[in-house]
Amino acid sequence: MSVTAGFFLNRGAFSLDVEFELPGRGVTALFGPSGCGKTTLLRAMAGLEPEARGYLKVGDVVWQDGHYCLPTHRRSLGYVFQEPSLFDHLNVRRNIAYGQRRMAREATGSSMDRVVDLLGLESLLERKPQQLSGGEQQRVAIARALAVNPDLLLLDEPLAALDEARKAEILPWLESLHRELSIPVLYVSHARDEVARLADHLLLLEAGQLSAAGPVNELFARLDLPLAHRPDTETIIQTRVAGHDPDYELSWLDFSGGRFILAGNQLPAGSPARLQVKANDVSITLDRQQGTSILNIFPAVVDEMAADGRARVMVRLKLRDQPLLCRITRKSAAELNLMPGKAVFAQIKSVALLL
Ligand SMILES: Nc1ncnc2c1ncn2[C@@H]1O[C@H](COP(=O)(O)OP(=O)(O)OP(=O)(O)O)[C@@H](O)[C@H]1O
Repeated sequence: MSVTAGFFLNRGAFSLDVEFELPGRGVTALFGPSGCGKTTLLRAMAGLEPEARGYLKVGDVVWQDGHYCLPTHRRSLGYVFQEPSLFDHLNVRRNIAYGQRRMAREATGSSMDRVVDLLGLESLLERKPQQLSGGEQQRVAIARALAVNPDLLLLDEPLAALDEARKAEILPWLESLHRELSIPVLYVSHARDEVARLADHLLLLEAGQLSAAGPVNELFARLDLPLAHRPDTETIIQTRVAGHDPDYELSWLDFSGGRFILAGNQLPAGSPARLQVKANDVSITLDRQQGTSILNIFPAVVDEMAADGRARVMVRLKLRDQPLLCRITRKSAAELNLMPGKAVFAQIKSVALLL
C-alpha cells in the first residue's frame, strides 16, 4: 500500500511544494523545524486543506488529482493530533468504537480487540478520558485511529503535549506499532530521539520544501545535512542479539561490521535491536589499543570528513559497509593525519551504547 504524493499550496509568506513517496509499510518521519509546514502537509493528505493542489495516491486508490478530491470522511486514514481530542462523555471503549462508526464500516469485534491488545488498553476500557493520564489518552486516540483499519496512519507529534515521563511510557507502544502494522505511517516530529527510535525512513522538510528523503540510517550519516552537526548526533545501527554473557550481564549484538558488546541483557537472543551510537562517544586510534577498558574496538576506514564548527571535525567511518559518525577535535584529526581512505580503529565504550 505505497503512497505517492505531491502538494502545492501558497499562503503568502509560506508556500508548500513537495513530491514524495512513502513505502508500503514502516514509519516515515516528517522532520523539520517549527513552521516548516509539517502539519499543513498532513492536513493536505487528509483532505483538510482546500487550497492545496496536487495529487495523492494510496495503494491503487486516487485520493486527489487535479480537480478530483476525495472528501476526508471517505479517505481510509487514521489521524492522531498533538492533543488527544477524545470525547469526554464517552468511555474508552465507545471512543474507540466512534471512529469505526465515522467510517461507516462494520464495528467488528476483531479490529476492536486487535487495537485494544496492540495498545494495552484492556484495563482502561470502562474509564472516561478525564480518568486517564495524558499518555493513556494518546494511546486511546491512536487505537481509535487504527480501529477503522486505515490504509494510511498520520501521527502529528503525538508525544508533543506529554512530559518526559509520559513520553517514556508511550514510546514502547509506538515501537510495537512499528513492528506490527503493515500500513504506511507518517509521523511528524521535531524530536530527534523519537525519530532515531521509531522511524525507518525520513522526509526532511525545510521552509515548505523537502531537502532530503531516504532511509533514516543513511540520512543520519550524511555529513552534508544539518542532522549530522547537532550536539546529540548519533548513528543508527541495525543489529541482532547474538547472545548474552550472564557472568557480566552483557549482550552481544551482531551487525554487518562485527559484534557490539553492550551493558545489560534484557533482549532475547535472535531479536532485532536498533542501536544508537552517539558521535561524541566514538574515538579513533591508529593502532588497536591494548590494556584498555573499552570493549568495542572495530577496524574501520575513514570515509568522509567535514568541519563541525571551528574546533571540531565530524568523521564518517566505515565499518565494512556500516557508516559510523565520530566527532573529534580538529587538533586530533591533524595529529592523526586523518584523511579519506585511511585505516584506523573505532572505539566505543559499552556503557555509552543506547538501545
Ligand atoms: N490557518 C493558517 N493560516 C495562515 N497561516 C498558517 C495557518 N496555519 C499555519 N500557517 C502558517 O503556515 C506555515 C506552516 O505551518 P505548519 O503548522 O504547517 O508548520 P509545522 O511545521 O507543523 O510547525 P510546528 O512544528 O510548530 O507545529 C507557518 O508559517 C504557519 O505560520
